[in-house]
Amino acid sequence: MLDTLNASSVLEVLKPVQDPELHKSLVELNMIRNVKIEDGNVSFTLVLTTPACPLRQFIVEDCERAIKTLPGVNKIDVEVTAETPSQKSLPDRTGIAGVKNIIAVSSGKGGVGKSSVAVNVAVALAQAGAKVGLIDADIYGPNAPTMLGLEGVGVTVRPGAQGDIIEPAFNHGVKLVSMGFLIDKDQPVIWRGPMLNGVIRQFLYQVEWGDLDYLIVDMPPGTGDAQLTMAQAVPMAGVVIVTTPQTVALLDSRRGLKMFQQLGVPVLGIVENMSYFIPPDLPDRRYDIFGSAGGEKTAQELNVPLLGCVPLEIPLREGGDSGVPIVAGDPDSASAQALRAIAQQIAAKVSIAALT
Ligand SMILES: Nc1ncnc2c1ncn2[C@@H]1O[C@H](COP(=O)(O)OP(=O)(O)OP(=O)(O)O)[C@@H](O)[C@H]1O
Repeated sequence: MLDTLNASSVLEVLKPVQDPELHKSLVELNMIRNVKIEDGNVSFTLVLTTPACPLRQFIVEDCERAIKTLPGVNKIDVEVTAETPSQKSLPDRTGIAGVKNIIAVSSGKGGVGKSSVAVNVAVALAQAGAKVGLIDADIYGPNAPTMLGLEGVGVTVRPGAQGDIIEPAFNHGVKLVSMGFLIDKDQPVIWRGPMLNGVIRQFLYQVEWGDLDYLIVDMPPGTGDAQLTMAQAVPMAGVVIVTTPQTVALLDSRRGLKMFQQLGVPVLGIVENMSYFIPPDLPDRRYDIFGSAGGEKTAQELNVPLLGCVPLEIPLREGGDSGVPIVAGDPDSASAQALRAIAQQIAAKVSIAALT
């Protein structure tokens, strides 16, 4: 049978080709579809489990290599698409209709770059072709609107059958709602806390999110009420913990991580931000401003993956201030590359968890 070129021989030679992360046959996972043969030209659709698949090229090449073992192959055309699976549902928590995966970004301590990571991961996933929403639930520093170029834009609220419906703001491919749209900047922080639980629920269930592959939630720092509300209200695909290599930040992030583990929220991994600094005018120098390898050590100790390390770079801060996230404004910079790879890691881990 393998000495002729037809749709079934193509499927047959593709059977041993595995998804490198799920360790299962692409054919058995129904990731190979629409196989067509015309005058020795083989075409098919490869349906990945996330548009941000880090191993996309690798999988395509594996398929091409397998198909070339058949006789009479002239050309191979692979159309790559993706269908992101939905996270597993939990009996005691209500998901959001149309939203496949909710991912929290958290940190034990403020100022470690949690919002910068959340915003850039959201934009990187959107750039890869995913449908992405972002909830900025950080009452103390709701800076996602500024970082996404949406400061002063606000949201539209209209009456719906079951209360008000918020239409999210949109920029860089990401739908956004933020505490910053609702609170007065001069309002003392102490008054914001009590609003928080109600607002988080509103942001989850009363926003016109539409269909989303990923809803990223930029959490307030620490391990307070907001984290509890979130973790208990919705089923979460997982949480990403942002830290710096510094010991204090590490201790705090450990506490945060334990809390999520106790609440049954999978910890997808740790992002080490501000890992090192390479002066633009002295590219051979590297300064470990906040110490080194802290994220790696914590990840090992706590037995969770290190998703990546983001260097300190001036354009990352400037991009945040000017509303053009670094993955959009300077995609080739070291920090943008690290953030894109982190987004891919997150997407891959979420898909694996949904499918296994
Ligand atoms: N890798 C980096 N390189 C340069 N600047 C960075 C980096 N990460 C974050 N920053 C800057 O540090 C500041 C704090 O970052 P960010 O607001 O993302 O932190 P946060 O943890 O969300 O803080 P908060 O707790 O106040 O919400 C911002 O001005 C941001 O632009």
